[in-house]
Amino acid sequence: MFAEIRGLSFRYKNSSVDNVKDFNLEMNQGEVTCILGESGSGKSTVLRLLAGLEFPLNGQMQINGKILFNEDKFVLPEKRGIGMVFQDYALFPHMTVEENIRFGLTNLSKQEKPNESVKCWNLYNAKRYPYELSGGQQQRVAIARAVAPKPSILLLDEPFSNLDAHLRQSIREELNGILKDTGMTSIFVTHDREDAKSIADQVVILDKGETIGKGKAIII
Ligand SMILES: Nc1ncnc2c1ncn2[C@@H]1O[C@H](COP(=O)(O)OP(=O)(O)OP(=O)(O)O)[C@@H](O)[C@H]1O
Repeated sequence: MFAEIRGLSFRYKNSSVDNVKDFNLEMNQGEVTCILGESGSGKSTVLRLLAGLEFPLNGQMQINGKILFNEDKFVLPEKRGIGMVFQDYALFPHMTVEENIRFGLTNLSKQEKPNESVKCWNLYNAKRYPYELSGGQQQRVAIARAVAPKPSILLLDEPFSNLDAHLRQSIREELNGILKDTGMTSIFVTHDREDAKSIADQVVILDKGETIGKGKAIII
């Protein structure tokens, strides 16, 4: 199995209940997993835990044989080789498109080449600043920045939620193409069943931190 999460649980400091309970997931390489759930179900918290932005109560995770956390080990976020895309694009406002994308490449060794598939997206916007771009263009840049350094896993937290329905559909298709072309293993968080239907190979449904369903068939 390419990536595996076992028995992951977590509670925020001021919470009286566990916000993530016994979360388990197995992923094959290149597979797109969608975590689906209502607001407050714990979707973003799961991503934060995988990225290393929170410290789990219990559980373990490995990607491609490398342990990211278990009872004895906790790899720091910047050492995990995980890419993230957020709903608010999170581009550096003082950097051009090109500089934003290059920033993501600083961890690549000199011999490694960035993911070619993102190049064509952004060439005509390379010298522009985020404030000169539409929301959809900004989100394309954010995806390109996350994909370019070839992360072992790409995490996407509601990446379309700030886009209107038409744009949502076209960027969904573009993202789908990029994920398939690059063979990137990814976890995608959404509250929208249509996102899950059109992109996911497998679906996990969360409710109050608990997994209440698994498998793509449950949403079709
Ligand atoms: N910093 C925090 N401190 C305490 N509780 C938190 C914190 N962040 C989130 N929570 C709580 O943890 C639970 C899960 O929140 P989370 O943001 O992971 O849900 P979500 O499914 O991603 O929601 P949304 O779709 O609205 O982003 C919620 O009950 C939330 O109130």
